[in-house]
Amino acid sequence: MEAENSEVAALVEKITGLHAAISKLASLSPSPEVDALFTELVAACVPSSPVDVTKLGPEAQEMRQDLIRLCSAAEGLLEAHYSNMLTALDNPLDHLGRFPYFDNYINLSKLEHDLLAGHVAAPARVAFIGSGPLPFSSLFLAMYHLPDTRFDNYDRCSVANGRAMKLVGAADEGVRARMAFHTAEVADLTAELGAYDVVFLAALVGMTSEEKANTIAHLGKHMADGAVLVARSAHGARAFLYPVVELDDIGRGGFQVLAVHHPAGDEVFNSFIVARKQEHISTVGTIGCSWQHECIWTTIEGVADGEMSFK
Ligand SMILES: C[S@@+](CC[C@H](N)C(=O)[O-])C[C@H]1O[C@@H](n2cnc3c(N)ncnc32)[C@H](O)[C@@H]1O
Repeated sequence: MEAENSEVAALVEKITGLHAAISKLASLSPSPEVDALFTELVAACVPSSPVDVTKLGPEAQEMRQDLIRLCSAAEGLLEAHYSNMLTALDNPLDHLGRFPYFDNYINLSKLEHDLLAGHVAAPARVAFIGSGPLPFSSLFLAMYHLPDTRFDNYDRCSVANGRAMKLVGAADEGVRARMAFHTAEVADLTAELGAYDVVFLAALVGMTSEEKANTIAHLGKHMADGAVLVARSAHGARAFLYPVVELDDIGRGGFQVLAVHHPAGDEVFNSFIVARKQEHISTVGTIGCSWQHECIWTTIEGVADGEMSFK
């Protein structure tokens, strides 16, 4: 226990130092200095770690919240920079690998699809909320995993949507025709949410657990019964980079948790939760799973569909 505490203390000290350096940057736009600091931050947060951010002191909590805000702004600028760079090339889709976190999105969209496939065979309509200027998540699902699905991408930033449409405009007709973009704040979406078989909630929509909870409650109010939510979250030290979605908030939002995936290794940064909209709010609890594995949750009244699967 002693060793674990000192490991956590050393990690928090390192991240605090990186937060201080990032906070001093004149701009968060990509540059050798910005790239170096964020590469060091990701390298510090990705390895598995015993850190539990809910147990941080108030000062470290405040630092973490500000760091998530800085990471969100930097990610938006990084995606805009690469979206501009890629769409200036001939055949942009042949060069997507130039984006530094390309592999993360290739692996993440495959993981999300494979876990989703066990609960939604062939979704006709999918919404991706928080698609950004580089909509890799929905683009890779459309290109590689869901050839007949229509995707509605929502982002509150019209400039991000403009960039995204330009990039997707370079895709082949079969993909282009199935990808639509809408400028909207998630809180303003209501009846339209009832049309989707699956709704993805991007990691950076909602900066705090409270904002995430409110957004999930809003989605629960308007999504169709039986529809599936895929909410991106964070675990361990990665919770210094992204907000955490609390499983209780998924349940309170009217969803039953079907699976939780915390990626081990460094092939994917984001955790994600797959949950089904219930006609009534059921109380859910775990039948036990270790953090490296996906696990199937059960309602207290009975066993949820599907087996406990540990890889
Ligand atoms: C930078 S992108 C990152 C998405 C990432 N590429 C992915 O696939 O998860 C996050 C986007 O979420 C959008 N966003 C943040 N909060 C939002 C909200 N409340 N409603 C709609 N869009 C939002 C931002 O405008 C931003 O473009």
